[in-house]
Amino acid sequence: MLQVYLVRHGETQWNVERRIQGQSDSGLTEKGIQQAQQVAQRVRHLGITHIISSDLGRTQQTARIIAQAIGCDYVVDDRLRELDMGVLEQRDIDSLTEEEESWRRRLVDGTPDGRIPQGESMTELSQRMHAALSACLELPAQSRPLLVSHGMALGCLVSTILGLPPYAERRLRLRNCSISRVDYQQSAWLASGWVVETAGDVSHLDAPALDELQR
Ligand SMILES: O=C(O)[C@@H](CO)OP(=O)(O)O
Repeated sequence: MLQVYLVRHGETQWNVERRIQGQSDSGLTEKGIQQAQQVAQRVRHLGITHIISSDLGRTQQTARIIAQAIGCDYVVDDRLRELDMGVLEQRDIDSLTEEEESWRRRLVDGTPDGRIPQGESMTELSQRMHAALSACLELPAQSRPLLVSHGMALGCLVSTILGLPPYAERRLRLRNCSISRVDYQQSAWLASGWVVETAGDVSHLDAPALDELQR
């Protein structure tokens, strides 16, 4: 049975400052670097064979720390990027005008094709995240991949595997450097396809990030 580990990147400067990143970027904080090292400690005996990271800087920084610690290369896949949040990227969450807040709400309340101007819809996010996950099925037998991605992107993936809409990601707390796991099983009796084994585990972290608690 293919087991795929899903890791959100470590805490970033903008996570702390409550600025919207999307496909814009900011670097890991000291705490974010430490979180990535703790993920590496946690997964070092799990037999990870491939690390596949979103191409954004914060995920690659996290992937590099894990890869170096467990002695495995990493590759990038731009389908694992965070949702494109269009014109609101780089903005302070608390500074949005009423109109801007209404764009954000349309994105997360299930409005069909809701998106921030110049941004991406949750359906589009879901489709590319599932395509990236499905690519793991093409890896050699006995592979055990670890994907490094983002809060909304991974939340959307896990939610839709559970049969929930993509915007149900808001009901999942996937903190920085949390580990989730999804397995691909074929069973006549149990569910066939992807199943969620764990979501948002932070038991390996000394200091879980506060950002999701503030959202
Ligand atoms: O883009 C962002 O600001 C957040 C949203 O959840 O995503 P992440 O920090 O996981 O990249």
